[in-house]
Amino acid sequence: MLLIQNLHKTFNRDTVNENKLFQGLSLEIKDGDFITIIGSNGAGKSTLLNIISGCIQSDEGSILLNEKEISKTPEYKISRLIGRVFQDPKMGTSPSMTVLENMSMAWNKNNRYGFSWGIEKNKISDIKDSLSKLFLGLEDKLDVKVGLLSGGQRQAMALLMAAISNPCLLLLDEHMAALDPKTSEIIAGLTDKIVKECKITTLMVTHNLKQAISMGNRLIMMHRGKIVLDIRDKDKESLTAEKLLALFSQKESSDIISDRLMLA
Ligand SMILES: Nc1ncnc2c1ncn2[C@@H]1O[C@H](COP(=O)(O)OP(=O)(O)OP(=O)(O)O)[C@@H](O)[C@H]1O
Repeated sequence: MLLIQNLHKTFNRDTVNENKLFQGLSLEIKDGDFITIIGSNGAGKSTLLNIISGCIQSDEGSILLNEKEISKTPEYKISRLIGRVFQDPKMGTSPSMTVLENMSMAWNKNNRYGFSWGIEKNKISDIKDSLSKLFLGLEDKLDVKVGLLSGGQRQAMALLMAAISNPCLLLLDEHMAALDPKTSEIIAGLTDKIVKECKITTLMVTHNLKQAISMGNRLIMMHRGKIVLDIRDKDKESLTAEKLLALFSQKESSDIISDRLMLA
């Protein structure tokens, strides 16, 4: 379970650019929750993921991951517990390494390195098996350098690599935004499949209203550092774009819906 309590974050404190983004944000996430996060530009969606993953430190507040306080834990240690996929397909994989080398690296993520081979022969068939479930033919491209793959293939690999070490939490930060609509749909399907099969608690930031509604069991809307809507389970199942837009329009601010969200 992830428990965020009383989170505070101010950027550029005591300057003309001071931005009091989070002023007491709290959020409780149950094991197995798959939460889609939407919101206005600058609402704090990426910053929230950056704080959870230890990439940015909060000023105040606590973050408990499986009852362990992680708000002051360095990013490299948190990365053992958390998988993350970014918008840019180039960020989750190493271009100069082959498909097999990338997968082996992800597989060995939390293992200690000794003098044994980085790629264990008996792991190759497991790696082929997991790649074949992507239905992108990557299991036949084990020796191809990842830099030669398409953006969609790289993002599918990044997703699989983030999930393969069995993390407590998966953070997806607009991981389909840089893909064309057809590839985005393929990656959305793979995301659903991987999250369900591996039963990973997941937070997914998106500007795509349709995907935010159709994916996951809970939808959160953020605006100016606050959670302004939190729709879950049965209510989420019966949610439609029209209902969501009607809920938005009841909120006080017209800039709550970003153009990207409307257009997606
Ligand atoms: N490292 C930083 N230094 C200063 N300001 C920052 C930093 N990171 C984020 N911000 C500011 O915090 C606010 C929230 O940014 P964030 O990227 O979290 O928003 P977002 O909801 O992900 O927006 P978008 O949907 O537009 O990507 C913005 O005003 C941004 O400029």
